[in-house]
Formats: sequence, C-alpha cells, structure tokens
Amino acid sequence: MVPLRHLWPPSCGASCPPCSSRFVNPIKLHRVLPAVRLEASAVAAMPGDNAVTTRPVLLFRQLFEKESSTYTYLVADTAHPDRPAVLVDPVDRTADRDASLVKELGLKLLYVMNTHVHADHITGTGLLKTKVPGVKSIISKASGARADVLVDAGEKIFIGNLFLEVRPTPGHTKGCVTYVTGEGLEQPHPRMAFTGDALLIRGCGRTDFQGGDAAQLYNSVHSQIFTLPLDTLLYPAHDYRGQTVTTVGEELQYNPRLTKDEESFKAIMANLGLPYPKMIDAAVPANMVCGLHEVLQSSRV
Ligand SMILES: N[C@@H](CCC(=O)N[C@@H](CSS)C(=O)NCC(=O)O)C(=O)O
Repeated sequence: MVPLRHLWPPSCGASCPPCSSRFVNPIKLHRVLPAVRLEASAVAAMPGDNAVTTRPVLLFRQLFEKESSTYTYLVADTAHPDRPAVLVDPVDRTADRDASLVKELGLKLLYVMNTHVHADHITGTGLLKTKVPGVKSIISKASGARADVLVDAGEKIFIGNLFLEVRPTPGHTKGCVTYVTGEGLEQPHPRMAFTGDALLIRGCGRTDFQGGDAAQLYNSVHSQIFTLPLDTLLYPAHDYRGQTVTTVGEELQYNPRLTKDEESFKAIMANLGLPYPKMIDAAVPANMVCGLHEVLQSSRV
C-alpha cells in the first residue's frame, strides 16, 4: 500500500499545528479554533477528540474549451481559511479565463493537474504557472512527463480538507490516471471521478498512439472506475456530443464499448478509423513538459 502523502500542505495560519511533514494524517492538520470558525455548519467535532476541524465545502465548476471539446474542472474547499483550489486538465487557450475565475472566486490555486499527456491540445498548465505565482503542476509518474509533482497509484492530493485519490487508468496513454474524490463522511457524496480520456460518456479514449493499449484500457476502466459506487459522477476530459456528466451505473448499462467482453472491445478499438488529432505533433512535446515548452525553449537562448 502506498503511504498517504500530503502534498505540500497549504499554509495553515496561526491556529494550526506545524505542517512540515510530508507523511501525515491529514485529519490532524488544519485544526481551527472555535474563535476562527468560518461557518458553524462547516465545523465538526472529531470522535474521541476535543479539537474541531473544518468540514470541507466543495466548490465545483465544469469549464469548456470549444476548439478541442475539452472540459477543465475547478475544485476547491471554500470552508478552509485558505480557500484552496485545483484545476484539472486546463487548456492553453482558456488559461486567462481560468485564472480570472480563480481570482474572482477568491481561491488560492495550489495545483494544476493533468490526467495525462494530451495529444489534441496544449495544456494550460505552463501558462497558469506564469499567471498564478506558486502554483505547482501535477501529472503521473508513469506519463514520463515533467511536472513539479509526479503522482503514483494510491496517492492523495489534498485541497484543504478535500482530497483526490490517484487511480492509474492506462490504456488511452500509458500514463493516464483518474482523480477520484475521497471516501469518507466528510468528502463529497456522491463521489466524483475525473476520468480524463480513459472513460468518455458512452465511449472511451482511443488506443492507437502514445503507448495506447485496448486490453489495458478495458482492464483499467473495469478495475479502477466501474468498481466505484454506482452513483459516482464521472467527469471526462472531452465530450463531442454536448453531454457533460455520467455515472458509473449509467456507463455500466449503456457504454457501447465497455459493456462488451474484452475481445469485442479490442475489435471495436482496432476499427475506430479516427484520423490523428490535428495538433498531435505540437501538443505531445509541449505537454511532456506540462505546456512549458516555449518558456523552456526561450530560456535556453
Ligand atoms: N478530432 C480531434 C481529435 C478527436 C480524438 O481523437 N479524440 C480523442 C481524445 S483527444 S486525443 C479520443 O480518444 N477520441 C475517442 C473517440 O471515440 O472519439 C482533433 O483533431 O483534435
């Protein structure tokens, strides 16, 4: 079992104990004294403990980039004094929009996270790092890409008192991961999963480049996504037909590819006949450095 890793705890303010350890029980962090409680409803006593902790309050936005039909997600804990937030799968063309929204909502952007190295658009990660000082990039270790934080199976990414769990879902690319909101009474119900291109609504990511593998994708979705509770909300990185969200239960019943047996699935994937994404030659090298391509190139001259 991979140890719980509390990635760069945000600054906690005077009433918190020190947050220096990278291997800690997050429940012991961010204690808020009654005098600095933000909202009575957001504060809960912990069993067997006379201290109190802020119960997370989820702020969630689904944002769309129309050229690549990409969804970007904003997730924040607005009950935490810092109002910490993350962006999942931002696009370069909409980086200004995303940075403005974060500012308008008074959020502190901690991480800009990618589910994988995208082939159809350039991630907004690099641009957001230049616009929002201190923000860290996250991608999976298995992607082989460069980022400030490389995550692995089972790790937890804390956004105040919310957390996202890293589930490996390779097959569309070798480094694809799905970020799933935590399990537990204090975490959002129903759970939410950001599936990237592993699972699309009534579809799935193609498997014909970037280390793609249909058998691996079939296994990833069945073992890591379809095992979540049936009401888990699934948010993909793309939709080409105007849909926004699905659930595990819906996809188990209606996904035209993944409800088939593995051999039929592999045959479907081998015969998709899709043209390569128009931007693949520019997007993959740029996204291997989380969109910092031009910044790195110009710093070399
Ligand atoms: N036409 C678009 C690319 C469309 C495409 O290939 N989408 C990918 C996800 S982005 S790499 C995919 O996996 N699609 C699966 C499907 O069944 O549509 C472009 O030129 O950018």
